[in-house]
Amino acid sequence: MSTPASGALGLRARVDRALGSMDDGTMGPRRRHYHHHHRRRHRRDDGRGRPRASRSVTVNEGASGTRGKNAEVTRYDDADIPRGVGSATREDLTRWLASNGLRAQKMTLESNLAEGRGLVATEEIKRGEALLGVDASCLITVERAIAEAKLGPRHAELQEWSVLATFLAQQAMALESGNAGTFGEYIRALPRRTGSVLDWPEDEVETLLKGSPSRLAAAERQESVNAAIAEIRSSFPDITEGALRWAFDILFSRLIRLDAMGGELALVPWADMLNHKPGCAAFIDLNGSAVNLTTDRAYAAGEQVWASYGQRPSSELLISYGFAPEVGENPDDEYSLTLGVDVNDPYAQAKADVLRRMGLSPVETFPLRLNGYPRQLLQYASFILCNPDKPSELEGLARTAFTGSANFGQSIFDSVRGLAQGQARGKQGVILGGVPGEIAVREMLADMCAEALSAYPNSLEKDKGIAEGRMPEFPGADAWTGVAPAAIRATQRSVSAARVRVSERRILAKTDSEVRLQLRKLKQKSLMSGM
Ligand SMILES: C[S@@+](CC[C@H](N)C(=O)[O-])C[C@H]1O[C@@H](n2cnc3c(N)ncnc32)[C@H](O)[C@@H]1O
Repeated sequence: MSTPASGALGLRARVDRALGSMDDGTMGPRRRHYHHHHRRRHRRDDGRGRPRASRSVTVNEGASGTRGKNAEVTRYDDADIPRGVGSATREDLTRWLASNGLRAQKMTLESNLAEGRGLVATEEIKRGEALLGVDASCLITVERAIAEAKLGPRHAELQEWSVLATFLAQQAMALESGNAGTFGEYIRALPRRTGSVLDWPEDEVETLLKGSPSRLAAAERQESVNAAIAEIRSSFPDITEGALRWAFDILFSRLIRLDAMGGELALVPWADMLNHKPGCAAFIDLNGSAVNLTTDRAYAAGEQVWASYGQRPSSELLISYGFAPEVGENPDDEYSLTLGVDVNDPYAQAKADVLRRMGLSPVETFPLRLNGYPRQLLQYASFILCNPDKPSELEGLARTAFTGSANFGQSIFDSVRGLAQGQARGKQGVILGGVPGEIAVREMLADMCAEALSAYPNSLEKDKGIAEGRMPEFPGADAWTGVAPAAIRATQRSVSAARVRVSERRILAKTDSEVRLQLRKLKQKSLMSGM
């Protein structure tokens, strides 16, 4: 008989650094990737450019009290952003939208909101109403970008995101020479800055996100963008690094995944003025020949109309969009717990091979939420901890853990896919090793929660204090272009990051206490049955 090795001793969580997924940063419904990170290339799937060091800008103004005089305050300088960006007035944009067939709206664009610009109801709007009505001809899709930008055959080397970034950067640079192009007015109306992690000084990614799994996600995002920029510039050397960095920032904060178009990515003028509300269930999608938002609630005149950017935890909102909801406001908050086969396990290689054969990875990430965690996390943990007499038993054990049956006839794919997506409380899989196994995996989980909690440098009280701090709105800043004094941006980053840290720590503490309660019950049960 095989039982899991006791406790979590020696277990080391490792992280799959291979690929950060760009696909996570869109305004469409969230796509979850627990194991495979699929990167769609536009045409061919060949080698990628090497990451390149990003250019850091130093100015003589400390962005926060903790940093020195010459600290970086943003990742790139305003002079690096094409000059025409942000130069369109509200009237310019409105005129351009009308000339592109935007029908009369029940919403107006306002720019003095806490979220910057946003769409506000001008009359009563009912629940279930279809708003926006942006004609499909206004969408900037990959195909459209290729057609408009005349990128030539070299675009075939690029991934979809890079095609769009190249188009945006090229068009933004063309504004200066008066060659605006079809989307010139739209590009002139885009913000210069979004506050997303791509614009964060490197040291702040380290300090503000320390302890949080989002630190790695943020670093990966920056690295993947640096690599993409290097790759684009090897084909299009005239496009500046600053223009491309700005373009990626725009894509991460505004790109919409249109499910009705098979998940196609698009920039949708006007629709991209909607701000996100946690818990909102109104999505932007193509409906016939127009992009609509179907409201999930009624609005009175004067109220801001909200969309959902997908069910995203606050860490993801912070990384892609540069904001984090207040603690407790986001029902989709989660802590991404990463665990994997211990490299010191005598069967480490064999376990990794079995997992790979089943379509899983030797390192997996599972979501912990305030209301629980997937049972598949425990099933996976029981396999990585298992300690059979012979490695030949591992295959059967994995099948049992993930499908509930050691038989090869079992339909493995659905259950394994379910496991990797943290779905459906494991009807099929089992936790290996009976009650001792149930105890061992929970002990491991409790240890991991305690370890994760101790990784945050500040006391919880201190973090709560920062998270509850007043979020500076846009005093002295231009909400239209997103340009704010360095000190305001620094405070926004600091408060938002603290909100993420506190949200994650709440989830870890709740999981920890739940798991300890389960452990007490299980230990009692095993004591009773031993009597
Ligand atoms: C798709 S755009 C929405 C329009 C944007 N406010 C503008 O001025 O252009 C996404 C950006 O809006 C802001 N935003 C959206 N929802 C927000 C929220 N709930 N709180 C704060 N900022 C938000 C963030 O700056 C984000 O990067």
